[in-house]
Amino acid sequence: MTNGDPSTDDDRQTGLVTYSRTLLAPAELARRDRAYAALTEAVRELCDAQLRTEVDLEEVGAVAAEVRAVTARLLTSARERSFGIELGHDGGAREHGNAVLGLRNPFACAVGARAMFWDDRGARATLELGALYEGPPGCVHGGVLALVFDQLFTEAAAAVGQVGMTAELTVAYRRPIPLGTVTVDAWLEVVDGRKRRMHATCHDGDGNLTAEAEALLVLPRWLEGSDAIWPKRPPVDALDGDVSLDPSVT
Ligand SMILES: CCCCCCCCCC(=O)SCCNC(=O)CCNC(=O)[C@H](O)C(C)(C)COP(=O)(O)OP(=O)(O)OC[C@H]1O[C@@H](n2cnc3c(N)ncnc32)[C@H](O)[C@@H]1OP(=O)(O)O
Repeated sequence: MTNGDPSTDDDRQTGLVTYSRTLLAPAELARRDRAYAALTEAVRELCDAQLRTEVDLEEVGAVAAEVRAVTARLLTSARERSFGIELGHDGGAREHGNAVLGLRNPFACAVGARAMFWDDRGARATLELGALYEGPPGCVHGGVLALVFDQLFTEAAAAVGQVGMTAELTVAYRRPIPLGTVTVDAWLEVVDGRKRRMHATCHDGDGNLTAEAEALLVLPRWLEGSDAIWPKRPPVDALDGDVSLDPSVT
C-alpha cells in the first residue's frame, strides 16, 4: 500500500503499529542511512553550538537566516508523517524517529557507540548528556532522565524476550547528575502474566549512583500472540570491540 513516501510501502498493521517496508535495495538503504546519520549528527552539533554561541548579534541574525534557508531546502521533499517503524531487508525494525535512539532524530542521545545494548539480564547505555539536556544548572534535566529510563525499560524487557509498554514509571532522584557521561542499566525483576516489573539505575561519570527507577510494563492485549516485530540491539559485549558500531545502520 502506498503511503506517499517513494522509498517505502505500508506493509501491515499490528494493533497500533503500522509497519512500512523499504522499497530500496540493501546497498542504497545503507548509503541513505549513513547520509542521514551524518546529517543528524551535523544538526545535533548545530543545536549544541547555537545554545552555547557568544558571537555578536549581527552574526546571530545572519546565521538564523542561513538556517531558515537550509530548513527550506530540506522541506522541498519531506514525508508528512512521523517515521514510525520501517522494516529493513533483514526483517529488523528501524525506528529512526525515536526520541531516545532514532538515527534521524537530533534530540536522540542513545546513538552510535552511545546506543543501547542488550545482555541476558537487560539493557545498558553509556550516554553523553551535554548542555542540550540541562535542568538544574550544570545538571541533567530530571525529565530527560525519565525519558531515557522509559526507553531503557522497554529495551531491557525486549532483551529478555518479555516485551511490553510502560504503564507506570517511578524515578527516585538521589543526587544531582552533572552534565556529561551517565551510565544507565535496567533489568527485569518479576513477570506476572502480561505484567513485567522492572528496575533501573543511573550512575554519573564518577560512578556515583544518582537515580533509581522502577517501572511496570504491560504486554498490551493487542500485542499478545501477534506478529509484531520488536527492534533488536547488539550485545553489551560489542562495546568491548568495535565501539564505532552503529546498531541502527543495518
Ligand atoms: C511493536 C513496537 C513497539 C515499540 C514501542 C517502543 C516504546 C518506547 C517506550 C515508550 O515510550 S512506551 C510509551 C508509554 N506508554 C504507553 O503509551 C502505554 C499506554 N497504555 C496502554 O497502551 C495500555 O494502558 C497498556 C498497554 C499499558 C495496558 O493496556 P491493556 O488493555 O493491554 O491491559 P489491561 O487493561 O488488560 O491490563 C492488564 C494488566 O495490567 C494492569 N495495568 C494496566 N495498566 C496499568 C497501570 N497503568 N498501572 C497499573 N496496572 C496496570 C491491569 O490492572 C491488569 O492487571 P491484572 O492482569 O492483574 O488484572
